[in-house]
Amino acid sequence: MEIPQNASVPWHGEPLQEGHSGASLLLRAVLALLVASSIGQVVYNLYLHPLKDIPGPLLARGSLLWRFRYCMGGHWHLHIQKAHKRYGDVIRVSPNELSFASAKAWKSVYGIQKGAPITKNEFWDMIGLGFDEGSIGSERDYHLAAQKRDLFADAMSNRNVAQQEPILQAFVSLFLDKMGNLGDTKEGLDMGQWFLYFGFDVGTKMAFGESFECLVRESAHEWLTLVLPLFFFVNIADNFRRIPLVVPLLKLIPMGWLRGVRGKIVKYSKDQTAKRLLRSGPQNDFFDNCVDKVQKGDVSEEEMASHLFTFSVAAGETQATSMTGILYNLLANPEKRDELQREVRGAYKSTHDMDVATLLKLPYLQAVLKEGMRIHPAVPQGLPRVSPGTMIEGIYVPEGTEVYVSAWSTSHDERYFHDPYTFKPERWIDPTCQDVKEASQPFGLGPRVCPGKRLAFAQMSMQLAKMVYTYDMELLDSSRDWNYGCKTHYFWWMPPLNVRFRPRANVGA
Ligand code: HEM
Repeated sequence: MEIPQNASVPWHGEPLQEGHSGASLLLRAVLALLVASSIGQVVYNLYLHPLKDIPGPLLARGSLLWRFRYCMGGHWHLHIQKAHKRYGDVIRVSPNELSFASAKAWKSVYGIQKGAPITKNEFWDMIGLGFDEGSIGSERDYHLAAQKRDLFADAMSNRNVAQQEPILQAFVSLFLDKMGNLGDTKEGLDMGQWFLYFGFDVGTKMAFGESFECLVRESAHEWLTLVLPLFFFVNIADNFRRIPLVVPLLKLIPMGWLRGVRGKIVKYSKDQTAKRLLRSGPQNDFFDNCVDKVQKGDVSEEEMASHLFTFSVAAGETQATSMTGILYNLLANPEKRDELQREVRGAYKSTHDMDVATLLKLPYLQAVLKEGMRIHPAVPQGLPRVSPGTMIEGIYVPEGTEVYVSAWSTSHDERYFHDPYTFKPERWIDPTCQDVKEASQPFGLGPRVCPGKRLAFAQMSMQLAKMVYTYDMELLDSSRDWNYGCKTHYFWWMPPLNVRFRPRANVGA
């Protein structure tokens, strides 16, 4: 068909072209404005910003691009470490964000401050998953956080850790049975998974009295499949929250999957809260005191659900990833494994003789745990805080600046640890060793230090000692390069760690 010369073709006619050019003029104007303001922002960040004199990669000082480029690849901790090596102990990671990498900075950033405190920042709202009340982990207000920690002080005490020992013993026995029954094969067992099962089973049982039962079912509880991937999105959101214009836009994007996951997690936490509230009287779990306060009306149910969510994550994940890193390093260094075997097998006649009190006194066992967590800290990037406008490490850090210590950088720094990439438990017990041990802080430090630290040492000591006592463990070839495959998106994303378990020939129990 022939189109007449002056017919109006919708995509080619005069009237539409006029409209199009009007719109395109507007678009161009908006684009020009955006470009001009971005350039203006970059110039400001580089030459006028209060942090302009702090070194760092050019892209990081001027924009968010350095952060965006490297943060999502899984090796963020290594990029930050490299930048520290090049630019020094304090670097600008993005225009309004400082990373510190000296041993002393741990106290300066996280310790008790004289003036206005350095508190948790907005990042922790995401970790709190949008409950209406902040939890022991997500509360940002300094004084409220202290009150919320007090609710669980008794549960986290030495006395309560000792009271929970029978629960721990029962779960370790079940775990060992599984290793024995399933682990003596060519493929062995993926210990990253099994430590997660153990960590979450024992964590949930101790926290609110109901175990996930992953060990019994030999598979993950739905919670794990929902919560752990969520932290990948937290990592993405942590980038985008820095662009004020994008935040309201993001809320418009229909993210059904994400909302569904969040909804399920919140519902689970609330259901467990309701169930736990029905069990009144001492239950010997973390929530005895909190339940009492809810019943007296001092604490809301929403707050209790928010605590319950935090404990469900905090008590399992960090413990599991720490144990995976510890076991890898131990088995990749057979002479260290043998040394630990000698200590543990020499100290007890049977696994039934082992208790937390004596295990905590075995020097080599404790050194193995500390060295494993130095090389493979559960949270390798910084634990973010916000400056109230204060001096940190001799620098005035303006109010609103994000600050943290990069854990990986300090615990792998040659100035603090000789041979930092070598697994040497001896450095923790040798009185002549000059290493600066305070540079490794896998549990954090100060008022927000991990309250589960004692419990974590108790659990890891019992679990590792009984494994070493009962089995001859072998790292399978497929897992030799495990270290290089580990990535971080706030928490670790680890490749399989396949280990074969053979019963020790002359086991005594
Ligand atoms: C090896 C095991 C563990 C490691 C490496 C670890 C590490 C950490 C780290 C690095 C923090 C953040 C501290 C901060 O922001 O300054 C933390 C917080 C926390 N951990 Fe642990 N943790 C472990 C086990 C546990 C256990 C077993 C529990 C529960 C009993 C627990 C409960 C918590 C809670 C509730 C918080 C939040 C504290 C607050 O914000 O005030 N953790 N942990």
